[in-house]
Amino acid sequence: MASPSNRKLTGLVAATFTPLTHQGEINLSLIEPYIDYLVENQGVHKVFVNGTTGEGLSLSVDERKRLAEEWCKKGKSKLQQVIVHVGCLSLKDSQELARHAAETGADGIAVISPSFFKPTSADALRQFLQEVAAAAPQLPFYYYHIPAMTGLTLRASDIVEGIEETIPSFRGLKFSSSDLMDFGQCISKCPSHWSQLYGVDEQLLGALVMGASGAVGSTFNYLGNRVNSLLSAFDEGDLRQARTLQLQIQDIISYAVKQGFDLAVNKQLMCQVSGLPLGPPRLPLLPCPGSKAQSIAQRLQQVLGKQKI
Ligand SMILES: CC(=O)N[C@H](C=O)[C@@H](O)[C@H](O)[C@H](O)CO
Ligand SMILES: CC(=O)C(=O)O
Repeated sequence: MASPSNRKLTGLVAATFTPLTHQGEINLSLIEPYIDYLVENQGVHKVFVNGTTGEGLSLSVDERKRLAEEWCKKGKSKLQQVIVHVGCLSLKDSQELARHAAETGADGIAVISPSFFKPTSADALRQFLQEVAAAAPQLPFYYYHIPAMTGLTLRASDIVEGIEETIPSFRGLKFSSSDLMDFGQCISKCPSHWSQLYGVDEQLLGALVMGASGAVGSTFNYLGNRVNSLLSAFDEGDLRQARTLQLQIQDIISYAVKQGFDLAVNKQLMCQVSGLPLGPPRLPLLPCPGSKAQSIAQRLQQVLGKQKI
């Protein structure tokens, strides 16, 4: 991983799952094979760790540090960028994780809004983000907007407005909401050197049309190649092909949603497709029955056809 400051984060970024043992402990021994799988089988070279998909908010600060260290260490020669999510309910914990990410050699940090005591104004959230960013001022800083999980009613475009005045390391946002008008407003209000990363995989194409510079998502763990093809088709101006690929992805996700698609199902699906024993999710999430993930994996195979997934 080269000097992070001047490398804009673009393209495909997989939000990784956290490998756990059946006893519920983090399983660091799987990180390296996981990286190999992403690079060799999915064409994924950038990761976003300890986020929603990684159950970051369900992990202890110590576990998050050990995971960040392992991803950075094993990814050093194999991945292009490792972004570490350091958002917590406690500002102090977030600052500790931000400092640790800098020491560990992460390529950037991202922060979600606290969601128990929620900020009541864009300014309150900006102040929180500023204090976290100040703990690792040399690292590119991304705001992670995911209102369905945080319960936040603030608009991302209001949050990022003028944010570089107080956070000089601010480099963009990861936007996980279907509100494309708010996303469009982020793009029109933000400098072009910022990354506008979209996080609703089922409608990525809409966000690309709006001006997204990349995507961070959970499904890229097993749909990486297909989404890379979508990004290339879009870049080449082949909208028909980009749409065909997006509709395939929608078919798979909507089938999964009908089966009750949650993090547990998603993680089990990844185990099934990759063969990596990533283990169960952590409580309060309950493990998903293998049969459910198997039926989604079959649908995925059908839709993707014989092409390598
Ligand atoms: C709530 C959640 O985990 N969102 C992910 C990223 O933000 C997405 O990658 C979704 O998992 C994906 O779009 C499937 O709905
Ligand atoms: C999708 C994403 O960014 C996450 O799981 O955190």
